[in-house]
Amino acid sequence: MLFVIKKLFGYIRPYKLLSFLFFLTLALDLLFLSLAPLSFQMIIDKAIVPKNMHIFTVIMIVLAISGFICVSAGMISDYVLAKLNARVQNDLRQKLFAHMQHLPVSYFHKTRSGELVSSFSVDLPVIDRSLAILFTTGIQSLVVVTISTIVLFYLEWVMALCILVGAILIFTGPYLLGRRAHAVNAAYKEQLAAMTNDVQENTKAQMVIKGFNLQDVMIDKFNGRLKLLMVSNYRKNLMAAKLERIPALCLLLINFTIIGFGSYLALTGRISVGSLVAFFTMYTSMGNAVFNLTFMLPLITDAQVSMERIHKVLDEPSEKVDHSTADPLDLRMTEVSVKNVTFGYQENQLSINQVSMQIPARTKVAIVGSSGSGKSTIVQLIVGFYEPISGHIEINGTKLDEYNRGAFRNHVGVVFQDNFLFHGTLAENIRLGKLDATNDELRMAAQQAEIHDYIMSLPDKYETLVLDGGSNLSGGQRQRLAIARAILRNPSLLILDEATSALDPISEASINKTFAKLSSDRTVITVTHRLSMITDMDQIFVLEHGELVEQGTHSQLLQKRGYYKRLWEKQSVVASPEGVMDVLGVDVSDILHLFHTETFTAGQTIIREGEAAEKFHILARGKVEVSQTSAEFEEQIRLAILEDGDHFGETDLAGALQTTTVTALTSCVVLTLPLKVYQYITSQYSTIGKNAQQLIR
Ligand SMILES: Nc1ncnc2c1ncn2[C@@H]1O[C@H](COP(=O)(O)OP(=O)(O)OP(=O)(O)O)[C@@H](O)[C@H]1O
Repeated sequence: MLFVIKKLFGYIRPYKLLSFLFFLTLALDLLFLSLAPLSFQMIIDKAIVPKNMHIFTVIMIVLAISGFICVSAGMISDYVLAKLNARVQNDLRQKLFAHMQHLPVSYFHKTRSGELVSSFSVDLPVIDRSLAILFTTGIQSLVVVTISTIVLFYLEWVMALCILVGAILIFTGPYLLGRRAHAVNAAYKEQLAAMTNDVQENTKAQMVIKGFNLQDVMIDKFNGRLKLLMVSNYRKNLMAAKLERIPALCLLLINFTIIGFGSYLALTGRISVGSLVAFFTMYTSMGNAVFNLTFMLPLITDAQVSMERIHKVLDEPSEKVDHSTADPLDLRMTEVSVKNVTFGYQENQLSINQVSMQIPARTKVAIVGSSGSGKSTIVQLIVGFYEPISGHIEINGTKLDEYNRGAFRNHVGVVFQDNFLFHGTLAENIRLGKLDATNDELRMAAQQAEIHDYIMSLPDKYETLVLDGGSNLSGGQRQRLAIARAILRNPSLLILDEATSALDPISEASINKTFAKLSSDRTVITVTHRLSMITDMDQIFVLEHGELVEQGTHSQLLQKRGYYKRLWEKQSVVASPEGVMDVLGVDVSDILHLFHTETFTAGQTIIREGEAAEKFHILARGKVEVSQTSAEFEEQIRLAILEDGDHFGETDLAGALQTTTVTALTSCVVLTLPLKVYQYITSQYSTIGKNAQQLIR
């Protein structure tokens, strides 16, 4: 009980004037309520028995004035308390929400979202109710009980002593039940939070549920949850009833004793009739007050559990690290060093093991590796979502934890695989990247992310409303919006974690061109599975089982003939032309045959660093029709390449062809060809030419 009262007073402390006004008006109100029963003694003993009309009139006038003051004070106290309570609720909501924003990502991974939602929807309203009731009925009852006890002792101390003993008995029962009541209440709230979470999860998972026809399974599962909730609800209600029933029984016993004993004292002439009536009236009002107090016991337990739950969240350490010793980040330069970093989400289970990476400013690097190898984890460590167990991350030579996280992240643009869109307009969602962006900046970012045309085709254009988490947009559109958001930010460190995974290969290659352009004056870290998109990276880091197994440029890695090369070969159709045929049923055998891919050893690439972006961005799609013989075709390509002597020598032909890749998807074929090869083909073969022109446009 003390815990609850202390907290409630703590909540109203910032509002000193309102609190003072409240307690003043409440005191006036209470004074009248507590002392009014005494007027019976006065009226009976001083007016009715001596038949004194004058005293009777005076008493009635005093009563009327006091009553008016009391009612007015009561009304003012209601108004002030309503205001106080609204402010306290607002403060707690603000504080809880603001604290949530600064909790580390790890907290949200270990806590079910329903827990937090129920803090707002269940626990805060309980505090609201407890403040409203404890500060009115609670204080009122307590004051009435205290004043009544004093007056009762003044009127007849023997009877008053009986009442006091009874009152102590009334509160003993609930006190003894206190711990059990607390546990039962906490268990109920946990179940309630779990149910909230289940409903939340269920609404998000409707597509999967309906797609897999899991409705009945979900209903059964939810019924299981409801059974647990029902049991704890029953226990909570039973406990609340016990907490109310035990004092009520005690009160009945005291009533019986007082009536009998009081009447006996009046009968034997030891007290006056007026005193007896005043005593009973006083006692009745005290009895009501005691009853009210006992009625409040379940509420106090409830409030204590809710307060503990809320303060448990508030006491969680926030991620903010603001040593402020580091110089502010240079907007245009971000160098990232991962130094011997080891990290695990759980103890004894490392996700990253002794990884070191040096990423100079204004370079573009890729992190690749099989699923679960730790790529996203490295990125999350770089943005400071988690702290390494050992080793550290440095930004421009200063340890990451010496920077203010917020200040650092202001210079970072991140695009994740799943990018959350908020309820609001498309413009609002993009603008989150830079809150003060102009409409022109917004449009340019959307254009670069290739979502502008789509947005303009919508009736409400940039004002189109994004529904729950972006459910009215396709995965690719959501990803483009997230890309626009990151581009708008103009960050010095751009992190792309499977940022284009939801796009078709044509769009992906096209957006990668945008990223390539953007990367000229910033550091770009790309996490991807699609190796064909990162051949021109300055550096590629290859992870496997949380360890850095290889690093280098695409060509260096191919020459190493290690893990990266195996990954490359698995993805590259050049290594397996038949694979494309099988998967697609698209006739690409002619062109693959013409390229004589089997004659070039893998790894004989001639991509020169820095030039790659210009030369290898050509795309063609669809069925390729080739009418020439292979010898003629190869000769034409040879000539075309020779013409561009600066870039390709004759001996490079093999490499040029080797770097030709075909990426297979279920619906199309994408060819990434050397520029001159492409130019030749497009001039000679209309089908490719037409498709490619469309794509480039
Ligand atoms: N929040 C988390 N809690 C516990 N373990 C995690 C968490 N996130 C990732 N892991 C584990 O850490 C390891 C590395 O995961 P990570 O997501 O970094 O891999 P990845 O290489 O990015 O995989 P993918 O390519 O499939 O996205 C995995 O074994 C994964 O199960």
